[in-house]
Amino acid sequence: MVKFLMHGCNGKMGRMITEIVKGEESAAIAAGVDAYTEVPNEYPVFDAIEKCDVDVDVVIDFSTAKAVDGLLDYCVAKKLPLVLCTTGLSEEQLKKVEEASKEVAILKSANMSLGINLLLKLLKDAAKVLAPAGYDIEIVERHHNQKLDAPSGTALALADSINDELDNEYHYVYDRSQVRQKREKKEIGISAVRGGTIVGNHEVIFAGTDEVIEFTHTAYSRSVFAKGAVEAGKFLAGKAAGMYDMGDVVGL
Ligand SMILES: NC(=O)C1=CN([C@@H]2O[C@H](COP(=O)(O)OP(=O)(O)OC[C@H]3O[C@@H](n4cnc5c(N)ncnc54)[C@H](O)[C@@H]3O)[C@@H](O)[C@H]2O)C=CC1
Ligand SMILES: O=C(O)C1=N[C@H](C(=O)O)C[C@H](O)C1
Repeated sequence: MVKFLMHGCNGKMGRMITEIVKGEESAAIAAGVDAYTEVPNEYPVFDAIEKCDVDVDVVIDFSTAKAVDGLLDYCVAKKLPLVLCTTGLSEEQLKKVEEASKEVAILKSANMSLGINLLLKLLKDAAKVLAPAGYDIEIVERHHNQKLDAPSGTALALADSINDELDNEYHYVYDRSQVRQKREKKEIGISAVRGGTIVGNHEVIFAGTDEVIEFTHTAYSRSVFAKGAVEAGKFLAGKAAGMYDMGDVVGL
């Protein structure tokens, strides 16, 4: 039985994971951490990670970027593997994640769904053919009106996957309103839409002359992320220090 610490347990994702783990025979949530503790929980919940003294095997995190520094310190101190799903981390925090991965196993993924992780691979083939043929690349993401970060971590991961394939020669453009000039060839435009309860929608557009190819992924429920996170948690238990991704879990 793999014992999880659910960091951000009372948020939208934390609550979804709590439900999904109830149907698991090989995993359980042994404790939670959340800044908001005014709701009943079926496991002990602490309002700060430093206060958690429950013995666990893996930490699953869906919280907020502000909480990630303390989380990394805790995982390193306790030698705990970490499934890091919070998005919107600063450059400094991303460096801290790399440093921490020298001490403990860290699986960092902006999107735990199978579909997006497959798309990260498919886009490399598309980019290899379409970018040299002059196709412009644009990404549009849509999320609910409670989301704090923009663009989404997934949009950035999709852009990075394409750019890696193109020798990192492309730069990202987030806002066209401040300059009056045509788009450059080697840019990836990234646009964010926020509204209602949209769970997550990502479109990658390759626009050529008289031809457009679009790849679209739509999450209709947070369960696709939650199921991926639980599988990732089971996978990471007992793993050696280092950086892992969802490709390692789903065999891509
Ligand atoms: N990698 C993936 O597949 C996905 C990643 N996310 C990311 O996960 C994060 C959380 O998403 P949601 O659950 O939708 O947000 P949410 O706002 O519903 O939940 C976040 C929870 O973290 C708690 N929190 C705040 N400060 C804390 C602290 N210092 N320590 C512990 N908990 C604290 C909040 O009280 C809240 O309950 C976001 O960054 C989001 O972008 C969301 C969905 C999928
Ligand atoms: O905040 C969300 O809701 C989501 N965040 C992730 C991101 O920023 O990419 C993943 C998913 O799209 C939902």
